[in-house]
Amino acid sequence: MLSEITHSAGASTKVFQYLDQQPEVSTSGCLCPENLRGVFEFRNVTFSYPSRPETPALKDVSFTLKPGTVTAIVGPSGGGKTTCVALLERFYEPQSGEILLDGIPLAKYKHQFLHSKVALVAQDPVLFAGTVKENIAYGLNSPSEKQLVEAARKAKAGGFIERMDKGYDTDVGSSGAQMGAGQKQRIALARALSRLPKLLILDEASSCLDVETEHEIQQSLQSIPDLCLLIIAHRLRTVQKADQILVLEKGQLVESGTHDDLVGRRGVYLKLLQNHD
Ligand SMILES: Nc1ncnc2c1ncn2[C@@H]1O[C@H](COP(=O)(O)OP(=O)(O)OP(=O)(O)O)[C@@H](O)[C@H]1O
Repeated sequence: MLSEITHSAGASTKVFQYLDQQPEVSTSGCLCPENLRGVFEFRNVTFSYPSRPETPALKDVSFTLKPGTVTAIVGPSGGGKTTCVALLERFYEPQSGEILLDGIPLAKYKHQFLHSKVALVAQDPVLFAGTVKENIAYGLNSPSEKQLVEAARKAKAGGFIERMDKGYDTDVGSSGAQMGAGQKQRIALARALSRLPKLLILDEASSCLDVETEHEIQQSLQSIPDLCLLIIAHRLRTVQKADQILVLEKGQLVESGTHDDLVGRRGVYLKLLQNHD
């Protein structure tokens, strides 16, 4: 009994320490513009994680993500791909350089506003116990049925959802246990799209899908007007048609261009391709 009390006291101290933590980034930004073009830019960004201040995870990285285009970030493990996402999501602030949205630093935008404009579909997305509809609508303020169905169709999830007996009211099970991995990914994609983001980041999001579905989803996403698509690619098959491919190695942007440009350069990208085969 005594040990349980001590254990609980220890746990509650941790909870309060957690609640007392100051966020690592400033959340005082207040911009919520009605019209956003949706141009994201890394300008000479250098960043080290707080636990490794001497080792930059990104060094002087610059690139632009334009609306209506597809960018893929590739590179060897530890190159800095995931770090770019963490900075775009404002989990951290760069030590030098800037990340801009329509020419204005991300920090100037209201946190919630920015989070509604930047959507991430992780490699192994999480579903919550509840219905398909609740999972797609998660975090939205009274979305319409039409909005959810449209997002599901764009994510190529409409077909399998509508074929299930209870359709959008189907229970996904605890952590989505009743759904296949590919179905979970498409529901997570629908959830991301239902927020009408300007930037959609796919962290290898199509890895559980067959080639045909993957292709259909890419086409569907590319048909969304002005959506900026960023693919964090651990495999290279899906990136060859991207408008630009950024190659990150040891935190530096060592090459960028189209697939053909980079193959012609016979550098890091070509080596990655050859090792991939
Ligand atoms: N939370 C963290 N704390 C400290 N260092 C980290 C953290 N996350 C990543 N790093 C380091 O930052 C560098 C870049 O890592 P990052 O995860 O961005 O690479 P990546 O290209 O996404 O790799 P992978 O393809 O393996 O996912 C690596 O040296 C990594 O060890």
